[in-house]
Amino acid sequence: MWYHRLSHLQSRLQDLLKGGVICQALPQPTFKSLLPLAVRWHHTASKSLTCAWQQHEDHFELKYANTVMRFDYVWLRDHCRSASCYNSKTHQRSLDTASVDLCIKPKTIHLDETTLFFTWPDGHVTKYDLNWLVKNSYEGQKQKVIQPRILWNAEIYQQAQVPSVDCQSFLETKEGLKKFLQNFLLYGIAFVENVPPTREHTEKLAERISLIRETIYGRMWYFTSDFSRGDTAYTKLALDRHTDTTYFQEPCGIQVFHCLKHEGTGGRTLLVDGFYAAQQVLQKAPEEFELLSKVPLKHEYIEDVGECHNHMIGIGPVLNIYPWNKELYLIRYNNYDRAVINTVPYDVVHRWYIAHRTLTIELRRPENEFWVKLKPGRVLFIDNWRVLHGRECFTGYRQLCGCYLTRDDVLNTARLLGLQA
Ligand SMILES: C[N+](C)(C)CCCC[C@H](N)C(=O)O
Ligand SMILES: O=C(O)CCC(=O)C(=O)O
Ligand SMILES: [Fe+2]
Repeated sequence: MWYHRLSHLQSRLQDLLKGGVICQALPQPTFKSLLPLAVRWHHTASKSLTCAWQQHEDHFELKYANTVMRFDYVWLRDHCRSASCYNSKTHQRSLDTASVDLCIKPKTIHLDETTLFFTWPDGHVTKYDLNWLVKNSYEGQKQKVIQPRILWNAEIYQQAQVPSVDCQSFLETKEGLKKFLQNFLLYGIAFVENVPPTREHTEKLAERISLIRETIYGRMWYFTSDFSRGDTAYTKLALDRHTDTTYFQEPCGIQVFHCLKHEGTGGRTLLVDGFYAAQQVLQKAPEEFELLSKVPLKHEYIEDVGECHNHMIGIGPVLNIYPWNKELYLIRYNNYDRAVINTVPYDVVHRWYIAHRTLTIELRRPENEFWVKLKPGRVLFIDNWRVLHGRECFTGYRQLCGCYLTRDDVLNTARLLGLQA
């Protein structure tokens, strides 16, 4: 009985997935093809800018600018930019999408120069500029990356001779800030030079590009190897490459490091481009890359030291990719903080360990390691969603200050300066 009900539910679900909402079929799709627009609309336009469109029973097909696009009719109604549907001042939708008939189809479609007009059954007219459609279609978007990057190993990074930005130019000029952000977005790391070695100045730099993300470690943190917290960062031990705060549901976007003092030996910082390593895995073993992007993992931080009592858990795969273009946007890699794996059965676990090993081998290749000694006055910004950091063990007194930044707000600043982010 129970089984019967379950399979009944499953078949209902399958019906829904197939398109359980039954729409009335149009007798025949109407096909209209137009003469090359190039003649009419731009003498500089190439001959390839011809437009052809076809009204299918359940979607609209458009060929324009070498792109074949397919649009759902509800989508076309939903994205209407008319004054009653869209507030162009605030860029917000006024239309209640739930009021759109899921079986909606345009009554008429026509093209005038570069604008398509859809007249809906209730008489409402939606206008679309052809270039807007190309830019905003799935097919157009799929060919684009959300964020352009230059993946690097030590040699690539050093050869690129990425310039550091001077503190004053960073704080006081748009050009300095833009140059810094451009490099930061491309490489996932960037330096600011000649910064007075104080907590306050480090904070000022951070606030120039983002909002400081206050965490269980505080707003600005300031640490020595004093064992004040229940984490190996607060010791003199070496730390293998990792990303931070993997045990947050959303790991911190950016990490800022400023070494204010070091009287002793060792303590160099290790940087590894996690996306470069992941790219190698994708090329060598695509099915392992896929597994690393699918298996959800827990990371955990349990602390019970002095006044500090914390228990954080973050869940997500090692590699996080956008499903529509497979672009990698976040790597969550910290073998110290990885918690018990209990989200997948044993056979998947074994395949996951193999994939994790492949990635680890790439991350550990000496040619992928970029080592720097942090010095007072030189502030390092690390994209904690992409670049792994580690440190060599050290002796003596070492003071490190810094903070985390919210990633959204760094990208916000970058976009306002005209950068693609
Ligand atoms: C000291 N500081 C606040 C920078 C980081 C401490 C966090 C260390 C932790 N194991 C992690 O990787 O998230
Ligand atoms: O001490 C260092 O250089 C970095 C330690 C570390 O990994 C961290 O604070 O996140
Ligand atoms: Fe760390």
